[in-house]
Amino acid sequence: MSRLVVVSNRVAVPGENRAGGLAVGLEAALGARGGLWFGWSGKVVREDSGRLHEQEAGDVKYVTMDLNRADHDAYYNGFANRTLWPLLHSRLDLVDYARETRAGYRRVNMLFADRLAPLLRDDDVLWIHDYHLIPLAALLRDRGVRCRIGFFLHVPMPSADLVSALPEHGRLFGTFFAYDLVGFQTVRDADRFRTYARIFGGASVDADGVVKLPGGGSVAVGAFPIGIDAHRIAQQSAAAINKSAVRALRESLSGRRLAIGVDRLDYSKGMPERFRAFARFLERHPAERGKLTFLQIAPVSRGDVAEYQHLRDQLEGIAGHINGTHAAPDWTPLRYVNRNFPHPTLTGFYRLASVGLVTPLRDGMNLVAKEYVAAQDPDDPGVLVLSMLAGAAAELDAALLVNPYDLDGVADAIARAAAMPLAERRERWESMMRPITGYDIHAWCRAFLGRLTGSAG
Ligand SMILES: O=P(O)(O)OC[C@H]1O[C@H](O[C@H]2O[C@H](CO)[C@@H](O)[C@H](O)[C@H]2O)[C@H](O)[C@@H](O)[C@@H]1O
Ligand SMILES: O=c1ccn([C@@H]2O[C@H](COP(=O)(O)OP(=O)(O)O)[C@@H](O)[C@H]2O)c(=O)[nH]1
Repeated sequence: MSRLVVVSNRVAVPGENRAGGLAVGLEAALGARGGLWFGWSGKVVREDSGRLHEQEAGDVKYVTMDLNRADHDAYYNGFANRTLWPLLHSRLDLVDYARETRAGYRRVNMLFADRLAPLLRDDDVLWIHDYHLIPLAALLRDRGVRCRIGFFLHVPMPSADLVSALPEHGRLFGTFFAYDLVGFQTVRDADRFRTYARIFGGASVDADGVVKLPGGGSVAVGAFPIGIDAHRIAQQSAAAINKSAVRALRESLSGRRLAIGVDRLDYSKGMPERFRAFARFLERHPAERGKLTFLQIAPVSRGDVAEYQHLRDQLEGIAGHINGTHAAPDWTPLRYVNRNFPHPTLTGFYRLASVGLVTPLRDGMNLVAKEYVAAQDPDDPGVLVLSMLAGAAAELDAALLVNPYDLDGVADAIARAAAMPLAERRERWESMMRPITGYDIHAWCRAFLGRLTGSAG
């Protein structure tokens, strides 16, 4: 079997515990197969960017690269997270059009290519991840790299019209055509990419959905919805009930039911709208006051970026207002916690919650939705309230699907979830578990790599 080389900005180096679905997913996939994982070290240094660090754990070798402040600001805080992230999440109002950050993004991608190329062999299979590294295959090809190269976009692919709002979009999005395979979270994302390739790349699309480029050459395109390690999460959540943090949470509820939200503090996750929808639930269903406590876990993310700082301020204001308005001397309706929790603890929290609230305004997949379901007690499962604008909604259509902008709709879904009879809860849970266990993180990895290498997978 060829060596697998995975490249992503975020690397889950052993011992690191940081929220984010990409790292969680790749950790499970690489851990099972072994290989090399290359990416940013997570360190911002004073000296020049580019110093490499190596370590090994099990069959995985980690090679990570430091970035200095200027590069990190332009590439990660700048073009990746202030230009591409809002663009790809359909937030044109938040897109930063600065040219300097674009140059920094290209500079860092070139540095990735310079450092990675000498480590590669012709028979490697190279799998590059996410919007931070779109041009990397083209830059590696310039450096003589000949192995198969695939790319997976973890975030949504917006419509061609939306992409065209990015100045010189063709220079960046045209570099997708250097890959052998480009994968997306949903069929609709893949179709939007094909449409972009036809309109702006002059490409045609054959009956198998392969993009045929005008100058010859082709790019295979497919939908590969990322999964979770469902079996592990089910085991962890059953065991987590004995963890002190989980026991403490259960005792603190004094017999009340729990609704839970778990998200990086990111404007794509729809937390202000979710908080308001919870308040609307208390107003529209007054008999429910005091019976359901909402715990929102929201670890700070991309805290150097102004839009994320603004969101944090905004959420503190809304949370304070909701508790000021609705709390009773013996009940706080909303608990808002800016802390990152290790996975085993989170799975115990999920299992305690009768309602899982996953209401992003736009999300590539949303692994929390799948984790919440996998962590439930099969004999007494909770109910997932899920945004129809999350990639996960394509598979989890037995959730209570909501429009996250429709506060009354979300409020009523919370009420329905909290009151749902056991038989319906079980039926919905079993239906959601079928895709979650049938197409888990290992199947995702096999499906993508099977297509990339032309094997059955
Ligand atoms: O690396 P960070 O800047 O700290 O951000 C964390 C990750 O956020 C995004 O995750 C996406 O990937 C998930 C797994 O496929 C998916 O479920 C979710 O919908 C996406 O938002 C980002 O795309 C990653 O690159 C980041 O590492
Ligand atoms: O305190 C936390 C909060 C979140 N997560 C994990 O971070 C990932 C978030 O992935 P998701 O796809 O939902 O969204 P992303 O953050 O990647 O946009 C999930 O595996 C969560 O369990 C975590 O480990 N600790």
